[in-house]
Amino acid sequence: MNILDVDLGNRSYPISIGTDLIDQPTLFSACEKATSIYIVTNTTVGPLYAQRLTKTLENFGKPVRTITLPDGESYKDWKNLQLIFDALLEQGADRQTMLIALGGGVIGDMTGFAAASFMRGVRFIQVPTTLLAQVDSSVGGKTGINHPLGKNMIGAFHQPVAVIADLNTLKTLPPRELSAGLAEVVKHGAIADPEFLDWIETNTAALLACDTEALAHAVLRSCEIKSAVVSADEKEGGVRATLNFGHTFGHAIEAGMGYGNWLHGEAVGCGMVMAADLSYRLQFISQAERDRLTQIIQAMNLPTRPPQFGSERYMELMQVDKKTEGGQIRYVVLEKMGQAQIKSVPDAQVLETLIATGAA
Ligand SMILES: NC(=O)c1ccc[n+]([C@@H]2O[C@H](COP(=O)([O-])OP(=O)(O)OC[C@H]3O[C@@H](n4cnc5c(N)ncnc54)[C@H](O)[C@@H]3O)[C@@H](O)[C@H]2O)c1
Ligand SMILES: O=C(O)C(=O)C[C@@H](O)[C@H](O)[C@H](O)COP(=O)(O)O
Ligand SMILES: [Zn+2]
Repeated sequence: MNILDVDLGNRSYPISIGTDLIDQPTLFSACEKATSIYIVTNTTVGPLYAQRLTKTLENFGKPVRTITLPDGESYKDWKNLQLIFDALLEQGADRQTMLIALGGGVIGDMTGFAAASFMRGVRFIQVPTTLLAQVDSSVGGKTGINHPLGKNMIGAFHQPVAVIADLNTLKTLPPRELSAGLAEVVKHGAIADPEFLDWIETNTAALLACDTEALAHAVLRSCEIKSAVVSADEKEGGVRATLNFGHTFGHAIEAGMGYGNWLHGEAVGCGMVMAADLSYRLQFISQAERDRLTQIIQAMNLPTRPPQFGSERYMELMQVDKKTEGGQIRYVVLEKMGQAQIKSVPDAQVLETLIATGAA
């Protein structure tokens, strides 16, 4: 097992990465002080893992209850967030209640937001069960829900007290979801670590075959990269925005296509192809580097051709991006492989990218 720390002063927390971790009560020791424990999960993950986790958590001698939400990105909304509050209030949860997010990024984001706002804040633990959640969404404290007009528009920064990534849970993950998670792994290499990108390229087959050793490295290195960025800039005043590489275009694809039609990782994969093209058009990276990144993404079985809903609609959807300032959309571009920066770009250059990639 590997343990690393997200260094945020008195809100620091450990990320544990290994196999069969959901059976180890010591990793959940933050529950000792809890008055009650609520596992928040969904109709797919609950039947697979909630019973095992409940048994582990019963060691703390507190009531352990489960809240089961419908499964899917289209349920990451107010109505389903309310279901969590309803259950907590009906069953007498209090300020010392511990929430446990058992699932992918949707469950993690919703549980985290519920924890941020229930009684003005309770503690929560992330137990990510998708690759995407293990390499990205469980770390860093971004929580929230979608709005019909934009992705993750309502939310809060609220850090978990622990992240417990059990690699064995990935064995039940559908291949399409594994590929979606690999998009965020590629992102970490592209923005922060060219050697890691080389490693990803060499180990594509092992990653796609769900090889535990390869996945362990991908999760560990991703968490190291993300936790260093989050520790430096928790609330995205600066460098944290580089973790949004591929997301300005990607979030537009998710919202434009209707939440859940393109998986987040698929939209980010395609969004990175578009952002790489923009970086090339701004003369930061070469055509060969752009094409290499596109090939790495394609090799992960991710889409590289954006949906065509017209450049006007893309621009409209990207206007509501959270990085937009004073009406200026800001993009994450690659200065070179392994290094990113945030940039306002003339619309004409963005349109060139939309046309070149086939989005317009
Ligand atoms: N907070 C952040 O920093 C952050 C970072 C990246 C993404 N996100 C958000 O995360 C979400 C995407 O997360 P995701 O890709 O995990 O999607 P998801 O949560 O929808 O999970 C994907 C699918 O896999 C199923 N699943 C989960 N674990 C499983 C398992 N072990 N075995 C079988 N099936 C399993 C889920 O039920 C779901 O159907 C998006 O809403 C995105 O905006 C947030
Ligand atoms: O943690 C971050 O910061 C990220 O940007 C990680 C992204 O992969 C993630 O999709 C995040 O939810 C996007 O944040 P948003 O602020 O653009 O909604
Ligand atoms: Zn993302």
